Amino acid sequence: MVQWTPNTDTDLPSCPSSPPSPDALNKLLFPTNRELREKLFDLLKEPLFRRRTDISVRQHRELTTARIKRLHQEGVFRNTIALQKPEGSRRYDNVIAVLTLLDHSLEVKLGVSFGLFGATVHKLGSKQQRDFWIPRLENFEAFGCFALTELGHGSNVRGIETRATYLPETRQFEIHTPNETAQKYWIGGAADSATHSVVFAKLTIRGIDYGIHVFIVRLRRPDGTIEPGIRIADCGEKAGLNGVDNGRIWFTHVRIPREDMLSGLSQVAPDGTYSSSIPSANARFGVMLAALTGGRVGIASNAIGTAMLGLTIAIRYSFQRRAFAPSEGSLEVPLLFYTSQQRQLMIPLATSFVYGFCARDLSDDWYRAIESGSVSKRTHVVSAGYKALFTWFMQDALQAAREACGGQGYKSDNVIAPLKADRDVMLTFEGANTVMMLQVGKTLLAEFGSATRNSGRYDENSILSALNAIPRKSGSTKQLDSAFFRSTFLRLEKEQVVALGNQYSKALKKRGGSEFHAWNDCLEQAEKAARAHMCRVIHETFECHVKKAYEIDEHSADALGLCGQLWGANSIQQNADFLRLRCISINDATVIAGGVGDLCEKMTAIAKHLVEGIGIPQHLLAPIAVNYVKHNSRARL
Ligand SMILES: Cc1cc2nc3c(=O)[nH]c(=O)nc-3n(C[C@H](O)[C@H](O)[C@H](O)COP(=O)(O)OP(=O)(O)OC[C@H]3O[C@@H](n4cnc5c(N)ncnc54)[C@H](O)[C@@H]3O)c2cc1C
Repeated sequence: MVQWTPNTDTDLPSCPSSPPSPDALNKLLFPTNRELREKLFDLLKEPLFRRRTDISVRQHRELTTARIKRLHQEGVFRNTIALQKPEGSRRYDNVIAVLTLLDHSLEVKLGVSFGLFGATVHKLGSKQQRDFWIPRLENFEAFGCFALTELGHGSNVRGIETRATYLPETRQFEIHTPNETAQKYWIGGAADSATHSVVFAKLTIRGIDYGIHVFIVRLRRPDGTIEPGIRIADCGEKAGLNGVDNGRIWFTHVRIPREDMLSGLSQVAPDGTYSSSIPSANARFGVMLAALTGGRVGIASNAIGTAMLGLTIAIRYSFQRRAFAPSEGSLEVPLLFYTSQQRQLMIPLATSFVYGFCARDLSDDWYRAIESGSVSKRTHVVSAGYKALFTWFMQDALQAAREACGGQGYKSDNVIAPLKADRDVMLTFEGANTVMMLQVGKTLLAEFGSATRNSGRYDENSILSALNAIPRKSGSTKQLDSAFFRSTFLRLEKEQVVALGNQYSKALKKRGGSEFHAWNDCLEQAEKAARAHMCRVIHETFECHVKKAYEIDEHSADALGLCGQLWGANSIQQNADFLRLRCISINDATVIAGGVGDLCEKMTAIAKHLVEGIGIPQHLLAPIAVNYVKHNSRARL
């Protein structure tokens, strides 16, 4: 466990007599693969893994490749994806959760090959294809990329134009880029390194369009030369993530064998006869994109790890750094003395704990989905919602952490500022955040429609079934207890979903029955409904974790309870709709406003234990998190 003693100060809120145990908190946060995590943390002490912000794009790419080789040499990836079982995925996710603390490029480059290429083959490939490809990825005999996005179509995946035409006479598919907007764009690993790609293309057989299917295409030969008919260009320097070689790909009548269409669900017989175990083209389309759900689960989780890293640095600095004294000649006070600094850092710290447990819960759901082979509506909705909310939160938390460190926060070697630039893309790739929230909103609208046709009652299996029995205002605002939050969040969710349903019906009439235009009139309300739904889901999920924590360590559970209260109170305070839609009274609002400050003070009193519980070792932090004066001493200039 990482031991850390901040400069204790009588000016700071005093620590309770029974603070949470960092060790217990760490075990609650990271219950599995603990030995592997420790081994990796040790490995990352090697000079090869020293943080670098002073290198060119080319050097960053080479460094990323060298680091992957070193990790592979140490057997870090053994028994991860090749197991094709939940324990392998869990192991892999633990590896990534550690690597993400060092370098986003390292995590993404691996994620594209293992998580996107690998997961697509796992989900859509036949047994033979899975058994051939997945061990080869784990052993780095092949390095995969994921070619879905095109210049003309990103969020609108259905619009992609790349063609895969079956040629019965040669028993081959011909992959072709028909125009400039169909060039594959942003493809991670394509510019320099990937040997193969899963390519998403519209399948045509004898002039009939069967919709999007996935094909394995070799991009490079073992000597690195690009296959004939394939043209690749580099996407060039980006705002961050420069260790990943994103590329653009054009295919000119590239022939591949019939066997290289992923054929677990749909097949093309040698004579060109098409068959699929999923007859509906719509349902097939959803399944084709299954790997993206797994990607979103990982992004949600890693966003919280990143936020925790930035907050750990800022909080440790805020304990050491002093500014202003209460009287002339007396000692200046540490930054965390200031209630504004407490608010700026304690609200995101509490939120990161709440979201961290929720992200883990989602990963567990995802492992179950992998095993059962089917992804539930709940998992789909929650992964989209968490991906958006947690990455938005991550950027806000990093900004708060950056500002909390003043000028030092702006220095690259203090980690937070480059972290922010590097991770920004997480708000866009694998589904732009707004589009993700609208997907949640659209599902809520559909559930509302079904309930309306069923005398207003939601089906037992509906993700909105909790709205069937909303408790009257319960619990105590003063105590900010769980019952109060539950009833308040449920009431807002109900109001926002009903408002969405009503607004949509009116818009439909106004727009002469055009669903497309009516939906566009409701986007703001759809996002509000999605946020309200996710807020209730997060509260419900986190409460279960707090209850379980009481069986393990009472003081840690108390600390988690405090995090939940601060997150909940702040969520209400930040959203005027709670008051506007009468989910709380003016009196409640006043109590909550005062409560947030008190909770921030209580959090500050145990902040050291919480940060220690996150457990990021010193060599992965920033100099200002350790001793900013020593780091800047003359000898080091
Ligand atoms: C660094 C990087 C790496 C990437 N790696 C890969 C990769 O390896 N493989 C791959 O296939 N792709 C990759 N992508 C592509 C990425 O997934 C897309 O950029 C993303 O899906 C968004 O698509 P777009 O860029 O075309 O944006 P657009 O779809 O043009 O969206 C732009 C804006 O319009 C809004 N918008 C779009 N549609 C709607 C709508 N219906 N309703 C409301 N608002 C809407 C969005 O919210 C967004 O704010 C990568 C992207 C980047 C930047």
